[in-house]
Amino acid sequence: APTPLPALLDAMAQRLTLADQVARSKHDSGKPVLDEARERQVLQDVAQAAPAASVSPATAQTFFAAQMEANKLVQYGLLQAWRRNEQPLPASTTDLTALRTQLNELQARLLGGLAATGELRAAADCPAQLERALAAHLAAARPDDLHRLALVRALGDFCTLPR
Ligand SMILES: C=C(O[C@@H]1C=C(C(=O)O)C=C[C@H]1O)C(=O)O
Repeated sequence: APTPLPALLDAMAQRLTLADQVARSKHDSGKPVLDEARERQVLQDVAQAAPAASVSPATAQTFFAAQMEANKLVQYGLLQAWRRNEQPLPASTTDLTALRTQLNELQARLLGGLAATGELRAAADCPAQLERALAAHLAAARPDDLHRLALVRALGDFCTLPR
């Protein structure tokens, strides 16, 4: 069977790409990166959706908390680079509500990927399999250093996440 890791890594990376536009919207609005109420809402949503995807609510919450930490890492990094004029602002702006809809739309794919990797995570060679899949993802997607580090943060303690 093909490993479910590439699809999960792609969905995680896509979520982190949306962070660029979220950061741009916060740059323009002056809103803080951290929105605790929104994070609580995301965690409540994923806990509710998890059982239907065969993922335990606690595991879904741990995983999505890591996705949100990684998302903020990208936002803080970009806002700093823009303040220092080290990088140009992205051309287009999308409002935060529309971006949150796009983030929500990735939720099912992420939960599905989490469910599909349940067996793999429990395997003794999980770290080796993850390393191979991550190397292949990075070679194909070529993220910059900030997004690469954020993806590593988003994985967190992936192989020790219970089902
Ligand atoms: C992406 C946002 O920024 C932060 C990251 C979040 C996320 O990754 O879902 C949620 C809330 C914020 O703390 C946002 O405000 O929507």
